[in-house]
Amino acid sequence: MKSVDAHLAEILATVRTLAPLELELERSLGTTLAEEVSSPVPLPPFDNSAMDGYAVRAADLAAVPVTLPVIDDVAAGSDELRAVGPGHAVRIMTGAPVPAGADTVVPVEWTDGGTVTVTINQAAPTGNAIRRAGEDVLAGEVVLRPGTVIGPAQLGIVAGVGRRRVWVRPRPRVVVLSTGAELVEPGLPLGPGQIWDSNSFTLTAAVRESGGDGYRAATVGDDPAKFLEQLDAQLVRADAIITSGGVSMGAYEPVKEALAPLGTVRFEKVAMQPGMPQGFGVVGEDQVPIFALPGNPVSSFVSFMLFVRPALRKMRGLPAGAPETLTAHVAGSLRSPAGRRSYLRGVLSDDGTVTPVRGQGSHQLAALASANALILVPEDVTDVPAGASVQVIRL
Ligand SMILES: Nc1nc2c(c(=O)[nH]1)N[C@H]1C(S)=C(S)[C@@H](COP(=O)(O)OP(=O)(O)OC[C@H]3O[C@@H](n4cnc5c(N)ncnc54)[C@H](O)[C@@H]3O)O[C@H]1N2
Ligand code: MOO
Repeated sequence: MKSVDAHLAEILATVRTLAPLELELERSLGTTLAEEVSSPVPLPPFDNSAMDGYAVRAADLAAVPVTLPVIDDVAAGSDELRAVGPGHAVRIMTGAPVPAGADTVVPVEWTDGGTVTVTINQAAPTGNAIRRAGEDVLAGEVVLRPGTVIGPAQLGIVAGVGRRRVWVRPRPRVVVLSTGAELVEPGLPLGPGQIWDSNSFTLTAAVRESGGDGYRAATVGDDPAKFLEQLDAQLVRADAIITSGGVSMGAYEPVKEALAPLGTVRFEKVAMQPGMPQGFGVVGEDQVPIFALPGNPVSSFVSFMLFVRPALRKMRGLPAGAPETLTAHVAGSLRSPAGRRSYLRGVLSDDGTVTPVRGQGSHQLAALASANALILVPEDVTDVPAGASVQVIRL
């Protein structure tokens, strides 16, 4: 059987990093920066007040209280400024430019708040409450480097340096396609032998959480021709495709039956539990990667975490590899099939213990939903005693 590591290595060698494109700022959240962003001007662009108060000369505050005439009023955005001469005060608001001549700002709380004259009760040292030009960013300084993921604050600084559009690697568009004649759309009544489709919801959400844009395509039954039709229709808008179901050894395996003859998608057994049957390859003119995941709900989710998530990172232009693990102590004993790496579901506590959840079957989605970690049991280990040290992946 193929090892988990070999399967991931093949996937990462096949998927390509998406080409950069220029996007409106509003559409750039969650994308990866593909250029160096620098500021054309210093930030702040001019010396300005950090507080509401009075701009004065510090030398005039040698003996307080002192009363000074208020010769002007400047708000943020003011552009016609009167210089502050000796013995003068200008009422100033937060963010307003500091007028020439003034070298300190006295907060309004230290004064009587006058508008014709002001009595200042407490002296402020030179430079008090003044934010200097370039204190945040110098003119020409790089504020973001390529490879940075654009979150709210990063989007903010791009706007803050005056940019409206930005070169980024986009969020991968991933179409999720469930197969199975037994599947019914949640919200509709179940007939005999039917179950509600959960995988397409889990996988679409997992794509979003992994920095992609997930699209749920309509479920297809067990007909390989219908599956190919649906796949064809979806390919135009996809950077990657995920399917669930139809990859094992049964009589009706539409994904395997449709894709195996193409010769570009391989169906194999990977030495893991859950998630043993896996399909991966490329389809269509553009060689779009396709992940044919097993239908069991826990199997498809675990497969996503181990194989699709790292692939999405590579597509986004981020460092990609096996999920990070941390060491924990297992609260109960565990069993694992020989020759397969197990990913058992557990609850990881703050004290570093991980408790296996009840219900470790590949179909037990409720048990998965109660877990926050996967517990790894290596291929050559079949029994793990309670208290043993294990590697876990946070979910
Ligand atoms: N003779 C063998 N049988 C099976 C093998 C094997 O090696 N030999 N492997 C088993 C393993 S392991 C897995 S995993 C599954 C994989 O099966 P498929 O990928 O072909 O998936 P299906 O048969 O379509 O479904 C399996 C299971 O999952 C349920 N399912 C499917 N899609 C959804 C969905 N969208 N939402 C919720 N549940 C779904 C489906 O009803 C089945 O119960 O094969 C084993 N068999
Ligand atoms: O490998 Mo299957 O994924 O056990 O249910």
